[in-house]
Amino acid sequence: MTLALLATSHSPLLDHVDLPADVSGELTEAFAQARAFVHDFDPDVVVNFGPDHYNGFFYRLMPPFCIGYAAESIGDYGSQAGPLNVPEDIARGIAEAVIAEGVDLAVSLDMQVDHGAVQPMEIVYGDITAKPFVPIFMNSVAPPFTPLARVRRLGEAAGRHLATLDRKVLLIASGGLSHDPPVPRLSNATADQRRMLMGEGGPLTPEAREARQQRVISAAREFAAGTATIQDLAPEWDRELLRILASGDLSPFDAWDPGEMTRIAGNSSHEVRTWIAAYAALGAAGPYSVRYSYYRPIRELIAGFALTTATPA
Ligand SMILES: O=C(O)CCc1cccc(O)c1O
Ligand SMILES: [Fe+2]
Repeated sequence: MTLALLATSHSPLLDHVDLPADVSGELTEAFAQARAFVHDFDPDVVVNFGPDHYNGFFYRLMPPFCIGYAAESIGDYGSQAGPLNVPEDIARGIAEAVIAEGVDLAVSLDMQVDHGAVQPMEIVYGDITAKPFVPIFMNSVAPPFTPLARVRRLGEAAGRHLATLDRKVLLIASGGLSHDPPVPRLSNATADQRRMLMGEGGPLTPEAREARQQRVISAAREFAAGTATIQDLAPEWDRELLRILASGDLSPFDAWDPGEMTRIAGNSSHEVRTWIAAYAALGAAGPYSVRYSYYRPIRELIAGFALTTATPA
């Protein structure tokens, strides 16, 4: 019936670092805009494009895309834990439609999601179970990465299908933009990290979880202080991405090379795949307009931080 879109960066550091007053004021305003937009639209269902940071998807078996017919939030960084309210019929309908169009989408009947998937629901509703919620995982941290042309096709196929439903569907994208937080990488992992990346040994112990989170929090403090070794944010790249998304013609992304994305915008810049898929889904239902757009590179959050809303034109 109708689609609307909320795309936002996430950062677990939002609750774990101090922000300059002007930055925190801007974010309060951006989140208020998001809340007003979503409450005004009042969706029947949320279709959520989100990444994962080796909490639900591991190198034991790493799909490019996966949709959950049922899902649970693991609750990292103090995010809300527990089962999500997934409408299985809608999830299955999306999976069947996308696969029928030739985009291979894995399915999970027990998907585990982390802060990267649920933070927008927490910001907007303060409760990850507030609305029926279909999680679509987009691999954004574990190379090799599928081409962006394929991400766009997945979004289009999902959007074409969702536009035929007799429901108000809110598309959420969670991720990006340029950023390079210290997430372990297979290419330079220690033996212990390699086991973690493979998902061996089951869930992290509370101590290991705490150590992992503290490493990211320390990196953020050092990054803000100018002493971190992580890659800098790339505001020009971020602004170009937002410009293309707002233009309604996403075809320029087809020429973006994943290696170049990493080089310019950092190892986690691939989280923008969630934005490209969600905007492609909205665009598949007809022309759209961006209604609100916020951007600021925020080192304290290790994020080129953007938040946009969009509706059919
Ligand atoms: O703990 C992790 O694995 C990464 C945490 C993290 C930090 C900054 C921006 C992000 O998007 C993000 O996800
Ligand atoms: Fe992330």
